[in-house]
Amino acid sequence: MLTVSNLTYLHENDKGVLNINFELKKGDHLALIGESGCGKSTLIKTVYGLFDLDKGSIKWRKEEILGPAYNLVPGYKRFKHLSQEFDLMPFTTSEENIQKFLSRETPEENQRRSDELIALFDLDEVKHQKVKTLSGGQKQRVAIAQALAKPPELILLDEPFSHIDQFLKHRLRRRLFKFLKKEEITCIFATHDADDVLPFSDFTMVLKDGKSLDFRTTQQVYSKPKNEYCASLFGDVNVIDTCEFNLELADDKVIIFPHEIRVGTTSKYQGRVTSSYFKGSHYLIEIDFNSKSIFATSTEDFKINDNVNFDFDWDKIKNRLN
Ligand SMILES: Nc1ncnc2c1ncn2[C@@H]1O[C@H](COP(=O)(O)OP(=O)(O)OP(=O)(O)O)[C@@H](O)[C@H]1O
Repeated sequence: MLTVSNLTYLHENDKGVLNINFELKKGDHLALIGESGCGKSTLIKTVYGLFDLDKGSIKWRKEEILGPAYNLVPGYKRFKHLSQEFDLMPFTTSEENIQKFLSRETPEENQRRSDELIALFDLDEVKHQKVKTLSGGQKQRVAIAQALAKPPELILLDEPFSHIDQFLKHRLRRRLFKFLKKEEITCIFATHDADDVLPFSDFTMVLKDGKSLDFRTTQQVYSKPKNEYCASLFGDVNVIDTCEFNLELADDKVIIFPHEIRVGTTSKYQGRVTSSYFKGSHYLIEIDFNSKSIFATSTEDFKINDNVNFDFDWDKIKNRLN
């Protein structure tokens, strides 16, 4: 349905996105991840039709998405773009902001849709409040609800939860992505948060310096990371030299997650604890081994300079890599 081919768009300073290719079907969710400035927002805006491409094409079904040179009002009509700036009407209420974009056949249907979105995003308490008086997180929720008032075929969300506190965020993102799946709305979202990516995206694209380093299913991108940069977007990782540990693997280096390292008294290798971070359900410990850092998870807390034994959990690692 969405076909992006060889898309290149560069800003005046020659930064932007280069040679991007991907396809999505109706209802697919794609997460865009990568370090700050890698091109996530530029890609989102370009797909929406806010920029004229330097090269390549974007097609929704068979229709070509064209930039401002071809459209009086930039932005493709069947898409919705939720920018980091929200674009709400400040002097009207939350409810009016949502209702302005409704397009149901009867006033009753419009009211039902508006009530559904207000409930979905926990906006009941502020529905009669003017937008200019809302907090950043409340504005962001109104903006998401507004974007869904008239269901778009594709929604482009640029860091949709950046202003929302952790407490609400978990609940809201579960509801949002469930709602998008139910309505079969295709979604592309940019995020810095691995917790947005893993449970809620079918596909993930890793961007660096405007280029796509990986575009596969989210499970594949996580399980078989192309390199340290791709893996580290999901958390701390170890790049292990296979020779140093006499590991019989085809590659010189292998990426191993901290939870794939077992810590215990009888384990094979010994190192020294240099840091221990409390993570709630476990500790993340940093081990000095031959002057290199190894990250491992442990249910037991360690003190700095404690000796610690560790080994690789080959069952887990092979299971992931196979
Ligand atoms: N309007 C613009 N004019 C010139 N350069 C721009 C413009 N917008 C973005 N850039 C540059 O293009 C590159 C990509 O920016 P972009 O905003 O797409 O990155 P991003 O991955 O969304 O970053 P972040 O995660 O910090 O939001 C950056 O180097 C940025 O400075």
